[in-house]
Amino acid sequence: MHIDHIHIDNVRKTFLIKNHADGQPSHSELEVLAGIDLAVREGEFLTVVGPSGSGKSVLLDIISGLASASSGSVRVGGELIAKPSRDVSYVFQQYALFPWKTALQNIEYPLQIRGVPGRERSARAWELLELFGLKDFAHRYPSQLSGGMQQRVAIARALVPRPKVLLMDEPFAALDAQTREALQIELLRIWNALKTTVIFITHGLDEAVFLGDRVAVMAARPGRIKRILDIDLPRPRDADLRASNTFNLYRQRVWEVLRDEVIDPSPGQAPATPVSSSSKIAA
Ligand SMILES: Nc1ncnc2c1ncn2[C@@H]1O[C@H](COP(=O)(O)OP(=O)(O)OP(=O)(O)O)[C@@H](O)[C@H]1O
Repeated sequence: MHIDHIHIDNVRKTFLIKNHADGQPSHSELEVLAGIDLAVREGEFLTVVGPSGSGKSVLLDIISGLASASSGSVRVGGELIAKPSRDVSYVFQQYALFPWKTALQNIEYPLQIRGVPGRERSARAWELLELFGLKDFAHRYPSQLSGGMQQRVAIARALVPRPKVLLMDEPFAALDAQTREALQIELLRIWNALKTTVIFITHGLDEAVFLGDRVAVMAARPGRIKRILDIDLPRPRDADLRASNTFNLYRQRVWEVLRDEVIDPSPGQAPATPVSSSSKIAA
């Protein structure tokens, strides 16, 4: 039996926007999320795709507790999320490593601020360096590491506090295609070892299908979940899978749900961003 680990109940988000037209300050409301209901199972890998501006990052910010919902609730393991939680880690597109700290020191940092004693800190950081194949790079600074290695360090740093949930916002978008594919396989291996619940935002349909147990497709702004597709592909998944007919069929299905949101928003609904932004979707 599956247990719901993350429970998102009717989450709405509206931003108040300050305008200064004709020198007259005024306010308008921007509805970004129009009622998100979503349940993520314990240990599940959920990927999220959606047009630019559909509120994917805002949703992740709310799940992490970094931002608050205008209404609705998020629960992780039954606990209401109202502020950043130790159980939830976040990885961004930009690696956001401390440039003055080595890989090892960067990974140790979340444990340091939690007051974990030095020896345990170091042992846990080395465990992750090993898991990510980074042992030989432990004493390098971020500027001495490739983009792929920096992102491995950033993921290791997010995992070192042993979070129950890992949120990832386009973490591989800045990497070249080969590095991205290698990191996808590595991430699956590590996820399988750690059994963390993952929500992973991406613009890549290949990436969404390759990684996910399910793919959630968001509708254009105001964002809502348009459809959730089960990806019933065997695990462990390897590079050969991408060439299979079943893989391409799933990818096509996701694209069919997403296509209308990216190319032809429903009447009366302005495109979330100029049409050129649809090029961000790697169909
Ligand atoms: N702090 C804020 N104040 C006002 N508007 C905001 C704020 N944060 C986000 N927005 C708006 O909310 C909308 C959704 O933004 P968000 O970054 O979540 O989209 P996204 O789906 O992640 O887009 P992309 O795929 O391009 O990263 C955008 O129109 C954005 O301008």
